[in-house]
Amino acid sequence: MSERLVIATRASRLALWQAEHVQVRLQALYPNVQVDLLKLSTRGDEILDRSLSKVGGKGLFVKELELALLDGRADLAVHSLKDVPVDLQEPFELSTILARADCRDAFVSNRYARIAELPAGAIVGTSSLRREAQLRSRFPHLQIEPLRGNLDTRLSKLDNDQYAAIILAAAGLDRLGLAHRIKHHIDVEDSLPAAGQGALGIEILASRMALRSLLQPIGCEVTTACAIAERTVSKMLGGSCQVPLAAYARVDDGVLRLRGLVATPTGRSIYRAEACGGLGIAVELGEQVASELISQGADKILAALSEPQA
Ligand SMILES: NCc1[nH]cc(CCC(=O)O)c1CC(=O)O
Repeated sequence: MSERLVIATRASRLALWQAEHVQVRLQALYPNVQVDLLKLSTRGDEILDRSLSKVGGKGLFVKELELALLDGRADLAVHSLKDVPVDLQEPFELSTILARADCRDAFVSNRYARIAELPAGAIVGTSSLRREAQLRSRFPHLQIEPLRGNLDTRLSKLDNDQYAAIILAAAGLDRLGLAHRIKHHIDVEDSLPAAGQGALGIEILASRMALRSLLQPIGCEVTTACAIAERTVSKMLGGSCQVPLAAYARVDDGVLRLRGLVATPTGRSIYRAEACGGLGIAVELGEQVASELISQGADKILAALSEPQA
């Protein structure tokens, strides 16, 4: 076994928390291995002020870390699973998925206790088309405005009174000790989460078989099955953060229940599908949900969104 493992991570507060979490887990499991962090700044972090969907999407957060894996500066990269592209491929591999934390979206406001209390015209900040479409559909009287930046930046924009409320992933707030900012957790019926939301994923070079086995004990079988089902939906629908697409699975009494959703950004059309089955058929359940969404017309929504914009 190697004496030292290096974890590549983005330098944001959330990314560091996540990398340190994996560091602690590995250190506890392998006290004789030295586990270090390599902090990198990614293109995604440098251009947070512009709309990410216009500059190249989620891959931006991952690429810089992959370079470190390729040239041997790092052994593993820790990501928020939801930021890991579904088309990840050789020489890279998503080797390990850790147990999921809270997967819901959170309602954050200084003035309102519930999303249902917001008055007509209230400005709600989110840059996720998935959240925007679902909010517009459920609460058509609200005004949805873009909100970018890391978690601290987004909260300070709320505190500056630029928004009546903002919507963020609960897991990120929990990890940064900001759970007290959450006024309530939005029910998954009102805002179906993004594929992988709330889970951490570890990326390695696919050739590192010994490393994969070393990481295996910190993975979670149930979350892995859910994530595979969710990511299959995104993959089949060509998902990225440019499309209003949600996929959420949970396991109860050994049965995996997967729900998927595709919407127009206005929220006027929303297609939903779901499927249930054993953990061993996660891919098939994902394919089933994606096919059902396509047969309802989801592919037309997605094709219209991917046309070049003037
Ligand atoms: N989109 C960026 C991002 N990637 C992961 C999280 C939070 C943690 C998670 O969902 O695992 C966030 C913040 C957010 O969406 O509010």
